[in-house]
Amino acid sequence: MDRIIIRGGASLNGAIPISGAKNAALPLMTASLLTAETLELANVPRLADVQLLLRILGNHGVDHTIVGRRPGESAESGQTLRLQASTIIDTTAPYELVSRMRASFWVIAPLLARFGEARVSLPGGCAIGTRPVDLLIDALQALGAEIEIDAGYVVARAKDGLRGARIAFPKVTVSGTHVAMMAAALARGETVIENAAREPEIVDVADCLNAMGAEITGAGTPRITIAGVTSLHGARHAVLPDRIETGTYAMAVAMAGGDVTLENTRADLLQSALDVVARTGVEISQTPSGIRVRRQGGRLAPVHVTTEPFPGFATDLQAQFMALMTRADGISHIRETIFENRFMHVQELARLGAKIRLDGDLAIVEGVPELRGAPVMATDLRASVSLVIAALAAEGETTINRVYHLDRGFEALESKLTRCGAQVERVRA
Ligand SMILES: CC(=O)N[C@H]1[C@@H](OP(=O)(O)OP(=O)(O)OC[C@H]2O[C@@H](n3ccc(=O)[nH]c3=O)[C@H](O)[C@@H]2O)O[C@H](CO)[C@@H](O)[C@@H]1O
Ligand SMILES: C=C(OP(=O)(O)O)C(=O)O
Repeated sequence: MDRIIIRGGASLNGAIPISGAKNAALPLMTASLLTAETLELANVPRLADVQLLLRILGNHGVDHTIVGRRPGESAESGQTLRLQASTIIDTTAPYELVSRMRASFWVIAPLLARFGEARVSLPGGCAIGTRPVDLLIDALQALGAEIEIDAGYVVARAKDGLRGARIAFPKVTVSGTHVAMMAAALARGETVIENAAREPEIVDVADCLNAMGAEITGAGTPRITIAGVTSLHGARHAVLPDRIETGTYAMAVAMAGGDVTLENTRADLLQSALDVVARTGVEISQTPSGIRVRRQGGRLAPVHVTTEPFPGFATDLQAQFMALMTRADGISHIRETIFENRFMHVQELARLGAKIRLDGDLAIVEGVPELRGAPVMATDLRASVSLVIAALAAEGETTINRVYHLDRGFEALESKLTRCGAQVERVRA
């Protein structure tokens, strides 16, 4: 297994291009199952999760081509995928593939909506909690699907098609909202989703579905209305910038110090996180080419945060912010309200000298003046990158093992950081 070795201490200076959002690219790719025509997606990040979803879609019979790099495009500028689901050979999504990634479960919605049946293994994904799919099943049942669980598979049928319904989620769920929106796009009649997730990735998927002929209004608000249509057509859509990658690099610069412009991204996608980083004493400003993050010495101020659904502080940035707070001048409280087991990075950060105490969903971080490099182990995607952030400011060398987690969600991490002056090296197994 590959390892990443980081020599801490260098500040970061220059520019980092931000990739397309993993968490939009994945549901957008599953939306290709909703039409027999070609869906062309631009700005798709080169990630292990994207490759895995291509395999899952291929298993259903979806053809894909990767459009060659255009003149002037760098290896970091994302790829364009053409997906065509004209002939579906299998509506089963097998355990071997789906168990490796949460979002792959979402193929259940387009398969059911277009073909009236789907058999999809219960999902996997980052080990950050139990991550049930009960609300997704409830939503599909509300739309008229018959569902049974058989040997670890969710078997869904709607032989006469789905019909519009009112779906009121008891808690905000990104997966539930994606699934309900995709299924309702091809249902008969109107669907109203109440307490919908408002994440930018939901808006991106709704925009793409509308470009394909769907009639969706209200995405980005807690109430989404979908007037079902009988079929969807091909479209071209560019994946929105990755707000989690943006926030991660903002925190990396805050940790290491320096002056970096994050390019091809938008502050409005992560305003609450940028506000929190600014409160630590880091300068954040918008420039014509992106978001400039600047820190010139001095200790960071401690800031308390609580993770919340969008537009609140994202759970996917919690580990990275905790890494940052390990070097703050005082105590910060970090409360995780979305996932019940998303503190796996705590024990690894402790190996670098961090002082963190856990009390239920609360992490109490006592900032220390210095971290020291050590061997550590990546446990999930965002936990892994929190170790990268800590290592950038640690004395000496940190070796991060199990970096396949990082490859799920961070495109060209080593080259983006080394170009800005960090000493990061991948040792291939
Ligand atoms: C691929 C992708 O986009 N993943 C993101 C998505 O995950 P994901 O879509 O899985 O997260 P959800 O928003 O659905 O989950 C939120 C909460 O609802 C619970 N829940 C969810 C569904 C369900 O049927 N029952 C249930 O109880 C979950 O366990 C969790 O506690 O949103 C999360 C919250 O912003 C992010 O951390 C993930 O990076
Ligand atoms: C938790 C994440 O991914 P997934 O939902 O695919 O496990 C993530 O992107 O941080």
